[in-house]
Amino acid sequence: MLQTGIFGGTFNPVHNGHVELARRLLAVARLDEIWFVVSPQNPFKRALHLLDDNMRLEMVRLALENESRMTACDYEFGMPRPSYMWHTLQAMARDYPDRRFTLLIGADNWARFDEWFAARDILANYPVVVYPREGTALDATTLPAGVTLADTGLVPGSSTEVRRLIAEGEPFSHLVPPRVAEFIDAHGLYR
Ligand SMILES: Nc1ncnc2c1ncn2[C@@H]1O[C@H](COP(=O)(O)OP(=O)(O)OP(=O)(O)O)[C@@H](O)[C@H]1O
Ligand SMILES: O=C(O)c1ccc[n+]([C@@H]2O[C@H](COP(=O)([O-])O)[C@@H](O)[C@H]2O)c1
Repeated sequence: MLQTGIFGGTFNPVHNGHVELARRLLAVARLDEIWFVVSPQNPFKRALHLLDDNMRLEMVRLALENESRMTACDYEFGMPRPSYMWHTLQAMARDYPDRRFTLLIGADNWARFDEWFAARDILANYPVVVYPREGTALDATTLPAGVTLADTGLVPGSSTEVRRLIAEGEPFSHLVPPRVAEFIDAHGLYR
């Protein structure tokens, strides 16, 4: 069985922090691969200001070009919206019986996990790995059974910061992979 980590995100846009985290998670969570599942719409976020799905996916593809164990995944593009992770995991488990899926969640998302659709079913059926994020406190002693804390350390970066710098005309290319910076410039995104 291949151990596959599901790294779901809006990726608007993908940044260096995402890739660095995935590198560390591959090592500490003992995964064979990580799929970056681009979410057409996070149930908690408003669709407003959200860049086109295919452009966000393309940037993830570009960001992962040299990462042999990471894949850009458009699985949720063909599913009803908003994208509920429970439905995604169940459908993937059916479609890929040779893989065992582990859900990877940042501390900021974990803080509201009890509001996720079918949160208890997710916990009962899939291993969950939570990783720390700057600005969100995480108490490892309160994690339920089946949920582990990955010791990735804190990794800087946020898509909000990337979008803000671009909108203000400030340099941003140090925060994203080079091919992603080229794509953003070529298409005039986030200005
Ligand atoms: N620097 C980081 N450290 C830890 N986790 C991160 C970091 N950046 C993103 N994540 C996590 O990656 C997942 C996908 O991230 P997402 O695409 O929402 O990026 P983001 O930087 O949080 O975006 P935004 O600033 O637009 O909210 C989320 O679970 C988020 O917690
Ligand atoms: O399934 C849910 O109810 C649910 C609620 C909030 C967030 N999510 C997922 O969490 C992942 C992280 O989202 P984001 O926007 O913080 O990158 C992404 O895959 C979302 O679809 C899922």
